[in-house]
Amino acid sequence: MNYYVFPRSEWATFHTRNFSSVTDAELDQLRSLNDEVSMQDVKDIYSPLRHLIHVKYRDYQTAEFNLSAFMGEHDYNHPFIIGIAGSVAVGKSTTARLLQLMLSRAYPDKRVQMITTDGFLYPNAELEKRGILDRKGFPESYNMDLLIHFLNNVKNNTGVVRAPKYSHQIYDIVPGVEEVLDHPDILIVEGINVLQLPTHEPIYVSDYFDLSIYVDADPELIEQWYLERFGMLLDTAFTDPTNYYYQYAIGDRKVAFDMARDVWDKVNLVNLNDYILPTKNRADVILHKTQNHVIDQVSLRKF
Ligand SMILES: Nc1ncnc2c1ncn2[C@@H]1O[C@H](COP(=O)(O)OP(=O)(O)O)[C@@H](O)[C@H]1O
Ligand SMILES: CC(C)(COP(=O)(O)O)[C@@H](O)C(=O)NCCC(=O)O
Repeated sequence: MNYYVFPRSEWATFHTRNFSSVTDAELDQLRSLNDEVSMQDVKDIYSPLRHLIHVKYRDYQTAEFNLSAFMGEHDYNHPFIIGIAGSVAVGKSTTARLLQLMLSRAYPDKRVQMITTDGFLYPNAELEKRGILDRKGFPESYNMDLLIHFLNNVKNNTGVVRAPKYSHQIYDIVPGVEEVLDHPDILIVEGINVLQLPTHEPIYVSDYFDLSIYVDADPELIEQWYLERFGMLLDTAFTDPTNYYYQYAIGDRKVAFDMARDVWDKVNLVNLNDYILPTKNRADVILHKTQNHVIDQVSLRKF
């Protein structure tokens, strides 16, 4: 009820009016840096989305300036934060990387950085201690308090901010490695939990967002993408005994895929239905994907 819903053909016309389209040279560069995404999607979907972000970013800067003037202060430089939510394996990080690239191109003098909330998962040892190793990705598997404090520090622009780093290869937090954010002007925060309501904390993660995007698709398609990504993980894992999937990679492929299907059914699909999908209608923009990740519809929140 509270969304404008645009078919792809209509959404695709929205950038041409007052913002230049991506050039062929720019497309070539994007293609080499993010070859998963179809260039037709860049033209039809992501260009208008970049334009929308431009409009929102401009409004945000004006509002920040006006509020500072009201308080008689000069410090109005807080980063603009974009949240990207959706299922495991729906393509959040691919979308986030593409937007980071496009926004860096649009604003060469701005720092556009990106972070994934995977880094705020408790390490496996802690999940095991809590008896929730099979609940990785569910709300209780994240250190939400740390995530909120992290966002608060970034938003207040207090200095260099650090976050733990997660690796799909070792299936755990990487010991001793940190993500470093250094005064971003625009920050993209990507993760399955970014639009969830808190269980204990008085503040939502989304309180820090100036724009939120939900990547949506039929769960059967997402399962297919999850299994394709799993196949790619296996292909790289068999040369690396430290890889979490090494034993699966050197073993029978059917056994490995049966295991992955089981994890999808019992963990990621349950998480999608119970905790991720219910957050869809809190997003400002919903990108709906069909076969081969093609976006067929974009919804824009009215109010
Ligand atoms: N636009 C796209 N076109 C083609 N493949 C994509 C696209 N977006 C994501 N993928 C593929 O789908 C899988 C899941 O994407 P990923 O970005 O890792 O998802 P998430 O961050 O939501 O878990 C990956 O194998 C990725 O290469
Ligand atoms: C680390 C994750 C919770 C987050 O997923 P992402 O959005 O990065 O794909 C997920 O990839 C995961 O590990 N889920 C637990 C079940 C599993 O797929 O092994």
